[in-house]
Amino acid sequence: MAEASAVVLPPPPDIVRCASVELVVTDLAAARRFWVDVLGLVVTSESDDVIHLRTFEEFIHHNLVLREGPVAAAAAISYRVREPADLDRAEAFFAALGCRVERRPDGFAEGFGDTVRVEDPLGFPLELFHDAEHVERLAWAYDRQGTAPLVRLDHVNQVVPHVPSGRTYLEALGFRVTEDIQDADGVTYAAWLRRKPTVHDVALTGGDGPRLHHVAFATRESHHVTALCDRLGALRRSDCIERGPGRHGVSNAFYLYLRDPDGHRVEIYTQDYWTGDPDNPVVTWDVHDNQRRDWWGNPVVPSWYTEASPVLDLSGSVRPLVTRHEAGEMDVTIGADGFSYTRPPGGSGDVDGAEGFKLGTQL
Ligand SMILES: O=S(=O)(O)c1ccc(O)c(O)c1
Ligand SMILES: [Fe+2]
Repeated sequence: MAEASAVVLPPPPDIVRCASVELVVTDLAAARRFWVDVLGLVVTSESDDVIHLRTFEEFIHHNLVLREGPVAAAAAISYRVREPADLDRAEAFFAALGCRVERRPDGFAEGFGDTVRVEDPLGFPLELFHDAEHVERLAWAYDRQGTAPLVRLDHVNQVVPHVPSGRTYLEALGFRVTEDIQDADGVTYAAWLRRKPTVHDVALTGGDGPRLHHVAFATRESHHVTALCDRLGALRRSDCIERGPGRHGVSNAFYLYLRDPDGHRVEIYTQDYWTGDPDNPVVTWDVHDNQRRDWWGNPVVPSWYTEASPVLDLSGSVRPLVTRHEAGEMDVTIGADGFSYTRPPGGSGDVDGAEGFKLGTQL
């Protein structure tokens, strides 16, 4: 497969937004209880082995496909393109990169039309579509919206061994970086890239990959996030909370991470910021900045760095992982990720007086 920076590429498809994710789950009924009964996603259609779900502001057929299968994995990460001709552009673009490409005029999933699926240069099952069945938009259906209405799919986060080459490929595909995490030696640990005018449609997290780290759904208000935590407690499901609630440094969003019955990670996310101006400044965080991933207080638990969902190739087989060779963030993070700076007893109390940092294993 060719490097995006090494070939003269035809024009990329015009990607509008990240629109849907297809997850394979090993117990569809258990998954339905989590994604529908607990999180409140709307069922557009369902059968014995597949459920198509959407968020409340969505008007196309689905934002999430749950398909029952033997191995929990991500089967497709779907982006909507601006016009049907963008599918031709997609075929040519990814063929020029030497990627495996398949096109189905009737779509791979119910409710979507002509669709291109690609094993992209990062090893992810990328889906591009334009035509989609319109369904009822429930943005005003406040009588149906529960504790924390999930109103749209916001982004996906992908684990990749080498973030800079992932960034190069995605920039060739028309994405733009909004934030990243680096160290003084120029190692990039993570990057956030957008098509829609918010912080990201896709993030790249350095690690063994390809793996899907999470899919994020937006709710309207930060109080919806804490109300969901209260609901999980009442349902005796608080054990599905992995990280948060808290305020991110990167993106400035309020967040909560949950794990579904198969371990697929979902982020509930709200209130990031506008990035649509052409001169939107990139925000770069130092990997040793304790407030980069949590602005005020929650540690990043080790599982958040180490665990993620495998992805499938276009034949439905699990992609083997490529090992990351650069430093891992959990290994180099001096501070305890969001804990306050350790200040000397009786010291002046300012950050400059801080003596060292708490290690991630210290409370
Ligand atoms: O943990 S980070 O603040 O880096 C972060 C920022 C935005 C996200 O969507 C995310 O998953 C994680
Ligand atoms: Fe996220």
